[in-house]
Parts: sequence; C-alpha cells; structure tokens
Amino acid sequence: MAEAKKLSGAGLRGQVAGKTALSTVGQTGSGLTYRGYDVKDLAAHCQFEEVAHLILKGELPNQAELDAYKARLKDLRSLPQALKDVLELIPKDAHPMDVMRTGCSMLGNLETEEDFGQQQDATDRLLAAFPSIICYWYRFSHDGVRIDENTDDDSVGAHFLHMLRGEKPSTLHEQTMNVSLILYAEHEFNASTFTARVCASTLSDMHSCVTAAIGSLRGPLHGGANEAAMDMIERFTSADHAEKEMLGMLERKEKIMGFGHAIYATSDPRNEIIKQWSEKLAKDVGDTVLYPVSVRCEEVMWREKKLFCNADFFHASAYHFMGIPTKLFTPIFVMSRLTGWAAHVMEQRADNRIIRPSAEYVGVAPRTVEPIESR
Ligand SMILES: CCC(=O)SCCNC(=O)CCNC(=O)[C@H](O)C(C)(C)COP(=O)(O)OP(=O)(O)OC[C@H]1O[C@@H](n2cnc3c(N)ncnc32)[C@H](O)[C@@H]1OP(=O)(O)O
Ligand SMILES: O=C([O-])CC(=O)C(=O)O
Repeated sequence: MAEAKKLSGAGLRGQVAGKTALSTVGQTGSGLTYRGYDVKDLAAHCQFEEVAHLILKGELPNQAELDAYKARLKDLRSLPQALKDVLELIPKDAHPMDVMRTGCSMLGNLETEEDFGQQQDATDRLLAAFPSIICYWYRFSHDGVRIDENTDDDSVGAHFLHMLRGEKPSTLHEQTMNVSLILYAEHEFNASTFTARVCASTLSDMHSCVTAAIGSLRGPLHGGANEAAMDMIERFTSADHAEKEMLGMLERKEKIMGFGHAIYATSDPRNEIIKQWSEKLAKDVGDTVLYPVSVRCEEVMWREKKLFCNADFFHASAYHFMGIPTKLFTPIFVMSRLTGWAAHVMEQRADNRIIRPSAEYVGVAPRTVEPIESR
C-alpha cells in the first residue's frame, strides 16, 4: 500500500472532527470505500441508484428494492410551477452552481422538511429533482425551451442527458454518466460535506444543509476544479504545447486545477477509472488532441512535482467528449454528491453535538473605547 500523506498544519488537516460509517478515504486497498465496498468494485458492477441506496439507506438493494427505488425517483422528477417560475428569472449568464443553490433553497420553501422523520423523503426528492432543475434553467435560458422533466429514462444519468439534449443518450454516454455519478457520490469529511455537517449540527433542515454544501463545492479548489481543468486543457493545441505551457505555469508557481489532494498521497483511485472512460469516449468521437493533451499534463505533473490527477481532471475531457457544456460540470457533481451530503446530515443528526471549534486569537491586546470625538 502507498505511504500515507503526512497530515498536519493549517486547514484542520489531520484533525479527527467526528465519526462516520459512510466511507474511508486513503486508508485501505485502492483508497476509497463506501460502507465497506471498494469504489472500484462499485463502479465496475453497480448502477448509481444502487450506490445511492447503499449510501443513504445502508445496504445495496436487491432487485425488487432497486426497481422500487428507481420507480420512486422517476415519480419525483417534475418541478413545482413556482420553482420553474424562479428558474425562468435567473439570467443566462448566471453560474449554474448558483442556479443549483437557488433551486435547492427554493424547493426548501415549497416542500419544507418539517421534521427529521421526512429526511429520506426530502433527499429522494432532491436526488430526483436536481437534474430537472439544472436542465430546466439551462434549456430555458439558452434555447428558450420549456423542457418536459418527466422522461421515461431508467437512470438519473440518462434522464439528465436526455433533458439536456432533447434526445435519449447512447449506451456509452449513459454508462459513463453512471460511473461518474458513482465516483463522485461520497468522500468522507471533504469541505462541502463538512459544511453540510456543521449546518446539520445546529439542527437545521435538509435543504439548508444541502444549499450550504453546494456553496462550498462551487469553489475551484474543490468541485469547481473540473471546470477549471477544462478551461486549461482546451487552450492546449497538442501534447507538446501542453507540456510547454504546464512547465511555464509551474515555473510561475501557478496552481494547476485537477491535480493534488488534501488526503491522498500518491494517487486518487477515482482517476484511473474515469480516465479509462475518457479514453473510450475519445475513441468514440475520434479525438486526437484533448485526450493526449490530458495524458501529457498528467505525465508532466508527476515527473516535475509528484502531483497526480484527482477525480476532477479526467472528468473534464470525459464530460467534454459527451458534449456537456463546461459550466454544467460541477452541477453534475452536485447531482451525485447529494447522496453523501444527505447521508452525513442524517449521521450527524443521529448523534449530534453542535460543531463549534475554538480559534487561536492573534488580534490586538485588550483596549478601551476612545470617545468618538477624540479618535
Ligand atoms: C474531486 C473533488 C475535489 O475536491 S479534489 C480537489 C480539487 N481541487 C483541485 O484540483 C485544485 C488544485 N489542487 C489544490 O489546490 C490542492 O492540491 C488541494 C486539492 C486543495 C489540496 O491542498 P493541500 O492539502 O493544501 O495540498 P498539499 O499540502 O498537498 O500541497 C503541497 C504543495 O504542493 C502544492 N500543490 C498542491 N496542489 C497543487 C496544484 N494542483 N498545482 C500546483 N501546486 C500544487 C501546494 O501549493 C503545496 O506547495 P507548498 O508546499 O505550499 O510550496
Ligand atoms: O476529499 C476531498 O478533500 C475532496 C474530494 O476529493 C472530494 O470531495 O471528492
């Protein structure tokens, strides 16, 4: 097993901030488990809805349970008119993560979680509604189309692609979405999940916890890195050009998005999986630039800095090959990570104490107020 990363210093690094039975990051085997299952095993053999069931309800479903869960999610896809009215008011140039944040918050006004007994229902509703929210806004603001959110697609991933493009996706695209949603579903005490838990620890409602988490995921040091990585790689015209530019960026000590990780030391286990799907998609579209550029970026970063691709880097090219607009990349992360956030909210609620750390004071020494006329 790879040597563990030394975890210390600022950013609460290495501090145990609570307990979880949901996942382990960087501890065993390839490095990421959901409720004891290796993420590689899950990505190879499961549908996203099975993994969502595992994370939210504790166990992988049997066939009858999976069928019932999928049918339930299908039934919950349509949006209330008041939410559609709000989405229609959001401008075309808004950031889609802001749309997700507003959509989640508005749904919390319309379908408020009145008590914690409704937490599973509130979560199922968000899981079903998030693809509808982002596609409804995107298609209305960009194409002037009011989509029908009630597709007959079997999976969350296919439903999303269908609404986005107005036609059913290919099997390859549906499979890629499925794997992608599994890889992004849960990751212990990352910044957005910790945000959700802090909010939950005040006994707040599910929509507030998820809205707060969306705000945390939006930043380029976290979920926003997949979009930032895409913005970078599409500037490179060849692998050699990528290498030259990357060396310049490293020389100037710029941060390169999609690389490095707060916990993993030498690799992110999700990378090799999504990289394989990116390669398949590159062949499918006949790409001869973006995939080789991405591979060269990976080689240069490892050779020069021992920095490796995190889950976000090859997601950029994979989503791009499926024709997904770059600004929708991080909202897809939300559609998946909702499962982890909500499960952590439930876990926090089940054994709660308000999260309230202390600060080391570094300000001025105690002093008295001068009357305003003598300041
Ligand atoms: C999949 C969902 C995710 O959220 S994964 C993370 C997505 N974020 C990114 O890809 C943003 C780019 N990466 C980063 O900013 C960092 O690697 C993140 C992920 C924030 C982890 O930060 P932290 O734990 O502080 O990093 P570290 O202690 O390992 O840093 C060690 C030294 O290496 C550097 N480093 C790190 N990452 C990069 C990078 N991507 N590009 C260039 N340099 C990098 C750090 O600045 C640090 O250098 P120094 O020791 O301060 O001189
Ligand atoms: O764990 C982290 O710090 C970030 C991450 O990879 C994730 O949230 O998927």
